[in-house]
Amino acid sequence: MVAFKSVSTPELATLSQIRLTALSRLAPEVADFLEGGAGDEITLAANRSAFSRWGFRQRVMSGRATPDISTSLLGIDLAMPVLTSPFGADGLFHPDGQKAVARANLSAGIAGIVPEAGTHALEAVAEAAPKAARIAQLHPMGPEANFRHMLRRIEQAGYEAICLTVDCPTGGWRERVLRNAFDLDAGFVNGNYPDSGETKLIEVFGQLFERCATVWSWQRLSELMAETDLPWIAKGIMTADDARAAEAAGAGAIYVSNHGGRQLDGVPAALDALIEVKAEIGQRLPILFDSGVRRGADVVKALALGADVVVIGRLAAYGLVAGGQAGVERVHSLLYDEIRTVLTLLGRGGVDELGPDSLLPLPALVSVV
Ligand SMILES: Cc1cc2nc3c(=O)[nH]c(=O)nc-3n(C[C@H](O)[C@H](O)[C@H](O)COP(=O)(O)O)c2cc1C
Ligand SMILES: O=C(O)C(=O)c1ccccc1
Repeated sequence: MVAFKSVSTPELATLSQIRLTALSRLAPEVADFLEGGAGDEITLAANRSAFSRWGFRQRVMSGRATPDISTSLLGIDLAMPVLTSPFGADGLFHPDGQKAVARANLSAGIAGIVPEAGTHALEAVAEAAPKAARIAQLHPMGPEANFRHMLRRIEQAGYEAICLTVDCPTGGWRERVLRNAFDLDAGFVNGNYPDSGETKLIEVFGQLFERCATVWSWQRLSELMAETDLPWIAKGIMTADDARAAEAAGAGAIYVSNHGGRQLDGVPAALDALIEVKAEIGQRLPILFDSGVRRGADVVKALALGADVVVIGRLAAYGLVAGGQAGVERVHSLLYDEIRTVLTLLGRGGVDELGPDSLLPLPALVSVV
């Protein structure tokens, strides 16, 4: 079996150790920016506790020793049903940021979503690993001309799909950031806007970093996206109604996410929203999922509840801090091995055998002395 094969230093031994290693190496205010959520962090906590409310409905004497976990999304082949999320300000975590993530994705046979608010230009990330940097993310906000221009750049750089983050009409109410008076240097987020500097950045991200004016509509988005042949993914969907609206606007995939609890505090766990969205969308469109995924068993639970692909945000960032490209590769390798171990123990031969009958609700946790 592949499990337990890969060697590593103690700092990178397990996914939870990689997190601790990463947090111990970051300046406290940067660790808070990475770890924190919005408001009272109720949603941040709910994302994690939702996974512990589901247990496995184990079958024995079935399944396979080497379960098949390869899949594809929008024509992109994946060695496992995992993508890296578009986390911006990536240079805070490692100088190579998303370039290192793309290289790690390439060696793991998966792909990543490259952020608009990244430290490196989307062209530079594509160049670092063209076969892995295949989805580019944009914020549907700011001047329309800029959005159009970004669409052209994404097409020209060879990206195959676009991820539109629809849950950021403004930035979340991040109290750890306020408490630390953490001032994110524009240099970490303007990789795509190097010449225009801060002025242009504020114009585009004004609503993220300050607050402003127009919130785009599905109608407007749908018209703009009709100008490209690339399929697009609606990221940040938490209800059946919005899944339907995104589908009607032309989305080629639905991405269930509450932004890792960083936007609207008080929304339910993304895993709970996944159930509602899956019931609405069925097999019509592929479903991506993120928020709170910290280990392979979490990936398996999200797949069983209807996700086609599971996306890792902070988990990838922890790997990046703890070991750059090699750290992210270690995250991928641990996820790969754990997903296969869980499937074998669960008695399922591959990810295509996962469904609601793979899970059972667990009673509330009781601590025993
Ligand atoms: C430091 C950081 C920066 C992020 N930047 C972006 C971004 O620029 N665009 C975006 O769509 N999501 C962004 N996100 C959200 C992630 O893409 C993802 O939805 C979230 O991290 C998932 O939750 P998880 O971290 O619990 O896995 C960011 C998240 C973090 C932690
Ligand atoms: O912090 C975030 O969650 C986020 O979405 C973001 C957006 C732009 C730049 C940096 C982070």
